[in-house]
Amino acid sequence: MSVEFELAPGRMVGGDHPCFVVAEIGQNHQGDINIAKEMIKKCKEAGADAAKFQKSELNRRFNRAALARAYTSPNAWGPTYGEHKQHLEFSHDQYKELQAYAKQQGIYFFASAMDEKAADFLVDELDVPFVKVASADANNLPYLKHTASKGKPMILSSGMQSMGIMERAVSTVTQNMPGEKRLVVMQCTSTYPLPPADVHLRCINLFKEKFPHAVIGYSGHESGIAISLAAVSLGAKVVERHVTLDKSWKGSDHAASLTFEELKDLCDNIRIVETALGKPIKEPRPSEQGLFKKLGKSVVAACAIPAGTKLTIDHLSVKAAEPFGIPPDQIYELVGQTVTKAIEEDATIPKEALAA
Ligand SMILES: CC(=O)N[C@H](C=O)[C@@H](O)[C@H](O)[C@H](O)COP(=O)(O)O
Ligand SMILES: C=C(OP(=O)(O)O)C(=O)O
Repeated sequence: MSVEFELAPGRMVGGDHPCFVVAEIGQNHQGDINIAKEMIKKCKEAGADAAKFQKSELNRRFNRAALARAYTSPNAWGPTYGEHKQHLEFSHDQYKELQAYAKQQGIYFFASAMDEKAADFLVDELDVPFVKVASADANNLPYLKHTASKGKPMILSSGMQSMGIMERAVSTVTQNMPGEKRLVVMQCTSTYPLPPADVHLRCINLFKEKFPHAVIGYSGHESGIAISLAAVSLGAKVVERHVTLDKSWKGSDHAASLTFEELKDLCDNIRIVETALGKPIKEPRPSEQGLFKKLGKSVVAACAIPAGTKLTIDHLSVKAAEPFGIPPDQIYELVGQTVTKAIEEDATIPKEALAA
């Protein structure tokens, strides 16, 4: 049985538990708390398990020069990167309001902690059920130690990182997390939008092999839902996708996000794929019985067979027959047996016509 643990109160992940779907609102709320709330509501309606944000304490996350850097992108909300990021950053009180709103909507609420101070706020003040480590922090060893030591389950993303770095990140987290090691490792490529050739879903299998004590997931930045569904069929037990109210809005992530209709489609189809994965046991299924009776084949008489005939292979043929008879995989066992009554050419060989 693969690893499983309680990611959030009442919600197990891994093993045979349903894939945990994270709707990443991120900064697609445009800095407007009402848009953020509308998005949380829509995440719930679409069937996602959690609504996610990105929490930064900007002076901790960026140095002064990075904050002062001119940001001339059409996606900029201010002349410098710091002012741009400040516009998209909710205050602690706003976070509390959003958390309460999510609780009221009945959806888990969490955020990626973009720096140590953000992790302190999310865990120590908001008491989020688990913490997400964004790709840019997967090689940030002091941050990983600090965050893991809080003892919350963690989701660790892997964009922009090598396997060697991910091995270090996982061992840092597991060494510093007290108690049960509750860790999800996400395959991720940090390209927006992500071309299929850069997705590398096979890393899901690699992570399963290298991190047998972690649950493996997928954080996607591609267009559409096909690749995320394929990730689930390869064993991703947590899937995270950005969501937007409008792909054409200003902002770096909208174009690579799912609309809420697409999110619903993803959630619905994940459940279908999970059901379809079934068990690695090959046997006829009860639902196949009708077709099997209609088109499944039986042993019939290749010619008229008089009573007392000792059967050779030349007496026998295989057809879809009425009534249903002896399955053709048993045809060679009939050779050498004697029929106790005459059988017409083309008729099903009746079991009771064979001598014991
Ligand atoms: C790697 C990482 O953190 N990526 C995040 C999560 O996917 C993104 O949402 C970035 O915050 C976003 O693309 C940044 O855009 P800008 O620089 O315009 O604020
Ligand atoms: C950047 C993030 O996610 P990822 O690295 O998984 O794309 C995030 O969660 O803030």
